[in-house]
Amino acid sequence: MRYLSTRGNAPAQSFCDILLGGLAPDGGLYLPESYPQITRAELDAWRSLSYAELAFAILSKFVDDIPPADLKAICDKTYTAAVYCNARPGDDAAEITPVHWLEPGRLGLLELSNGPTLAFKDMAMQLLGNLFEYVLEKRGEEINILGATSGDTGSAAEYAMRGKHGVRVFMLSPHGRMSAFQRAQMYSLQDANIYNIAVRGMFDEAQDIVKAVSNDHAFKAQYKIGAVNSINWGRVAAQIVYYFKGYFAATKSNDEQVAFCVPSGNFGNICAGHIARMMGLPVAKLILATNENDVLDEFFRTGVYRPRGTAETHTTSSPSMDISKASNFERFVFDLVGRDGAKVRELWAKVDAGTSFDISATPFFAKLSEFGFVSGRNDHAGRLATIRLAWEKYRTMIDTHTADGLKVALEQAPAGVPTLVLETALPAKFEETIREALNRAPERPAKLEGIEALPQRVEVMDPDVAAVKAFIVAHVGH
Ligand SMILES: Cc1ncc(COP(=O)(O)O)c(C=O)c1O
Ligand SMILES: N[C@@H](CCOP(=O)(O)O)C(=O)O
Repeated sequence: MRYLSTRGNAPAQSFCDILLGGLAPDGGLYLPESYPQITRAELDAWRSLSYAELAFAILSKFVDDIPPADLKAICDKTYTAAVYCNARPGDDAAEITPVHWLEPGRLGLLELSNGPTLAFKDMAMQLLGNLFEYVLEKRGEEINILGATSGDTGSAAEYAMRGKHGVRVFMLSPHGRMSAFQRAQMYSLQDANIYNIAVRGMFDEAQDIVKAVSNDHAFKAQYKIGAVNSINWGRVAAQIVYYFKGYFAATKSNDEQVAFCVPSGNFGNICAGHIARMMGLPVAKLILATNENDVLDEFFRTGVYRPRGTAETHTTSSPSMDISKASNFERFVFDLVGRDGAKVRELWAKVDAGTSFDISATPFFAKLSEFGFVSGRNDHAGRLATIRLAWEKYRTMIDTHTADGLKVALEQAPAGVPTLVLETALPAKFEETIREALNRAPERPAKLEGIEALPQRVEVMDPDVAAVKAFIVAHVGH
């Protein structure tokens, strides 16, 4: 399997090369040259697989430069009930991503947040940590990961990479904008290979710095800069697996359809759902939910993509979705425009110049419906109301991001089709808002009790590419 850049101006590469490289050299994102098509016989055979077996079956379609026995060993080591151990009482932890039904057979939560950092990022990041370790050891190389987080990617990456040989993590986070728990999860890590940098700005500025550093090809090569954000194809590939697993859990036969509702910000999670659907998974609808930062909802309603600057980006109670420029959206648009790299370059010249594009008067807008997306948004009042509804009606405590998903799912779920809301974090990460909604604290795993009181280690700086490069140089040496 070879991988192409969405901007059409980079050489095709193999899986392991793009795993270490992240962003394509022309500034685009990598995608497989075509999506593998799943036969009905494969779908039937996959229904009874464990999570690790299913991950191996699906990833084998995308990875042909790791020997199958090694890839299988990596999947088996990653997807264990010991690692994903935070399922709700009564839900089957052995399933890794069990479905928690709110209305049996009709509306459920796909539990993706039972890993070590209590967010869906652990599903892919634990695999990435093991893949990095494997590939770096084979090649005798090292990697310096530069990432950006709005709250969850950072801790998931740091937990997955801490102590790993040949790996350093430099993680940029928006200063003062994450929950106290999220800050503590990252900044309390004292491992020598983990560096936290809080930038005075929003996630989008941190993400722009990651891209700017990656686009400095000489610096990237000299300092072996890699990516763990969902700009890295490995993240998206690993996220495809749980759409299949959720589908099998919600249906009895492969003649049925399922709708997925995905709380969205950087478009990485729902991009994996889009690819699962392109591979042939019977997906009735992909329901995209945003918070007050509703750039993506606006696009799916109007055809206008208008990324917003810091002044227009709200700090909300679903802070991990405080994103106004969605990296992975470029992957979807590449498919929407018929995989035409020149067209993507034309559209992203506008995005990169800080303006917008409008496809409403083009044939692409009509084509949008072929991809099965619908969308909606939520705000703080709606979030509190939905957390209360889930608690009072279903006796289920949900986090603020999942609440955005549930609110939109209740509005948009297609009739007669089971709908799964992707549970992207656990309520323990957002205690302040849970208390506001329910006047009670969420439970948290015993080993995360009192985490906010631990000593913290973080460097605060302005969102400045040169300053971040200087920090990396100072800590890596030559
Ligand atoms: C808890 C949570 N929900 C939803 C999202 C949005 O996911 P994506 O950025 O893949 O759209 C994020 C961050 O990415 C998150 O951390
Ligand atoms: N919501 C994320 C930010 C987006 O990160 P990505 O790695 O999924 O692109 C976060 O919580 O950090």
